[in-house]
Amino acid sequence: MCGIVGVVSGAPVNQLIYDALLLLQHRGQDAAGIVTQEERKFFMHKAKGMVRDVFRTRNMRALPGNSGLGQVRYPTAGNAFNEEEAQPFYVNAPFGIVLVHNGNLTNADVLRAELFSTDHRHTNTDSDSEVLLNVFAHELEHATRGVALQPDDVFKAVRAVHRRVRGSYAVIALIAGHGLVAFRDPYGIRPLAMGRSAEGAVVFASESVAIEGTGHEFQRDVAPGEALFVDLAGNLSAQQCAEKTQHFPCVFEYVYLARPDSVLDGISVYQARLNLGASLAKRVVSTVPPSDIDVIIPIPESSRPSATQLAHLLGVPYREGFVKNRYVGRTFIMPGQEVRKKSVRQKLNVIGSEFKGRNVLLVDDSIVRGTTSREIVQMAREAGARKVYLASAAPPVRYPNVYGIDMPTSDELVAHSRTVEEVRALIGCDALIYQDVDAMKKAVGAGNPALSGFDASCFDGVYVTGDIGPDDIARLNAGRKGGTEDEEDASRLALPNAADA
Ligand SMILES: O=P(O)(O)OC[C@H]1O[C@H](OP(=O)(O)OP(=O)(O)O)[C@H](O)[C@@H]1O
Ligand SMILES: NC(=O)CC[C@H](N)C(=O)O
Ligand SMILES: [Mg+2]
Repeated sequence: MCGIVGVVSGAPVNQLIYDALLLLQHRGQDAAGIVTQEERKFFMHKAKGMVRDVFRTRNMRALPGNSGLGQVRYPTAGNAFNEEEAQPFYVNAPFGIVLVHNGNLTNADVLRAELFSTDHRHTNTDSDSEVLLNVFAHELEHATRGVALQPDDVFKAVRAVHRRVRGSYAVIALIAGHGLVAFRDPYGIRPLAMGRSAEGAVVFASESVAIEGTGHEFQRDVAPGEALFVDLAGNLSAQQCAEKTQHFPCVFEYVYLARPDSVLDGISVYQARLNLGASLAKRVVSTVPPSDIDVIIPIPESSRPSATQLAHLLGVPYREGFVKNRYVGRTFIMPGQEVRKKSVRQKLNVIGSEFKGRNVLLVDDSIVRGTTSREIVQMAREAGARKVYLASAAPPVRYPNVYGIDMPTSDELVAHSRTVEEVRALIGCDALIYQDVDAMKKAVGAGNPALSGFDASCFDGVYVTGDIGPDDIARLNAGRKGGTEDEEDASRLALPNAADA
């Protein structure tokens, strides 16, 4: 998941896009970029780093114009360390197009070869988003064939994109001198919503928090397969561009990725996390009697809503036992296992008095590689806890993700091929309680019964696009150049087999 934003306004948009990217920073910490358009000319600045570091005053001054795009990147394809893969991407024909993408294409290799051999287009990075832009550009060229661009041509191009591209994609593109198009894959895996300001500006963003937090009114989500085109005067047209759609948003957005103050596809992220806490409460009482728990402590930040609800329903005091250093980013979305591991200790510190001589139930939203939980359980013991129980508001993460979350291999997942008891022993806690998959889907889905279901592939191994097998997963992983090889080796060494535990 990355964070994307796009806007067409009657006033300069550079500050607005910057503010929206700050509100989406939790979706990508590796690189950031903004492009604006003035008199058919694009102005772009992008670099590795967090939003505040990438954009200095001089960069902001060099982004004039009333329409533009922005992106914060969390790499899931190509090379995490390559600045060239920061977004937006640009092509000069037809018209001049810039594009931002959240998601992950599963047939980028095939498309890259087709682009070269059949479409005669050059891509210069390993990014799947550059491939997506070139497919869209090729199809738009084909749809317009030298005549003035109409919204219908844009929709025709998006229809062709749906036919050629596989995987997950929420996209916003700006076509020079014409307008902005936003579209979502036919399964609606990654989120995308639209809002408006009182002055008539139209904004699209990954999460509602970036729409409302920049002074716009949330209007609606972009439907799966749908494309919306806004011309530079702010006129909007919309069309369903996919032959068949089903709505399977990524359940991990609600578990961890999105901000709790966002509403995605009609579901409040905060409410979903409260519901997950309520359903986790049932699992906890069947494993550990509440009378044996002195205190419930969340692992900051994302587990807080679930932990408060769990404590409330169990009638056990909820206390803050870990203080988060607010200047360290989210560890899960950092590239490379060594840096993630070090960051947990840098990021969280214990309040010793909350642990000393107590039986504590620690709550996290999810346990993925086990980096956080292994450190945290140890820290709780070092602080004098008598018993350390651990509950996860999500089920065991057992399968790789191919739709825009950086979990490319099963080996790195602590729960892959391990029983709950084996994971417990590895993490070193006295009891380990997981949510179950159906309960998770029910808890999150309660907010919108109209959905077809969820992409919960990392929990249940079901890939909603129906075209992903073990060979595809191996191929996609081979194409990743995420951390350094040393970091990857270190991550394997840090995770002994169950037999060694
Ligand atoms: O098992 P792991 O591989 O460690 O991954 C899971 C952990 O990573 C995330 O926290 P993160 O620090 O990224 O963000 P947060 O502050 O939003 O909780 C998540 O909330 C879990 O705590
Ligand atoms: N997390 C994402 O959405 C990543 C977008 C794109 N696949 C990239 O790696 O840049
Ligand atoms: Mg966390």
